[in-house]
Amino acid sequence: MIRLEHVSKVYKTSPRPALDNVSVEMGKGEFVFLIGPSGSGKSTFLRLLLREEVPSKGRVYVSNFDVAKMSRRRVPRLRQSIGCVFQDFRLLTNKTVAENVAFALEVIGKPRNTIVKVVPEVLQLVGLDGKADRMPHELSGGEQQRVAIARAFVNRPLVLLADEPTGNLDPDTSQDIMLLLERINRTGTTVLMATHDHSIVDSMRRRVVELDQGRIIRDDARGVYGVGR
Ligand SMILES: Nc1ncnc2c1ncn2[C@@H]1O[C@H](COP(=O)(O)OP(=O)(O)OP(=O)(O)O)[C@@H](O)[C@H]1O
Repeated sequence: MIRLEHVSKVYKTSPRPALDNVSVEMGKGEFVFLIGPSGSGKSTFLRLLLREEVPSKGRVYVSNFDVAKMSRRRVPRLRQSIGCVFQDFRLLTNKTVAENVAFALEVIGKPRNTIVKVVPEVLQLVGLDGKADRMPHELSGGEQQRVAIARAFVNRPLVLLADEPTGNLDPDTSQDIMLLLERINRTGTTVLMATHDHSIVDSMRRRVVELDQGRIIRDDARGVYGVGR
């Protein structure tokens, strides 16, 4: 589902490569934690998958997209097959919960009758039925992240990328969000989550890919965050 072959990324303004000859493969339906210290290349890895950056060397594949080589015209299609969740939720503050989720479908031209059917379904899936008409500022952080996950998932993406999704949440709320990401993963969606959250990585015992200075230094099938990190 995700494959990097000998990928290096050198930013113009930075002498050291952000990614240095990275090769890795993540299969359909896998749940993978991407860990590593600040500056190790996690965000660069995610940005390459979305074609927000192109590699300096190597190839990037997501599903059947040859991401680095594809024409600009096809990039929206790639991005439609990838859901994204961020630390800071990134909701539209002037839209209700339901409107935030619906908007993700409107921009890709889904018909109204589909939207009115699937938005309540996905809000129920994330445990927000009854809150459809709330504004984001009327929700807790955990609830706002649920809206963001609903929005990322409503189009049933093949891949869900989560960049530090529990970074602004307390431990109990973080656990709830992880249960939700697990549930989404069980539908067959590949989940790739960049995180610094030791306790979550240690409690989930999923695949752990660790970056350090742009290189993969560990890839464990049922890993932990690691001693002393
Ligand atoms: N747009 C950019 N221009 C120049 N250098 C960049 C750019 N983005 C990242 N870098 C550099 O590339 C390296 C990897 O950064 P990246 O953001 O991928 O790390 P990260 O692991 O996501 O860090 P964090 O955990 O702090 O988010 C760092 O040395 C960083 O300074």
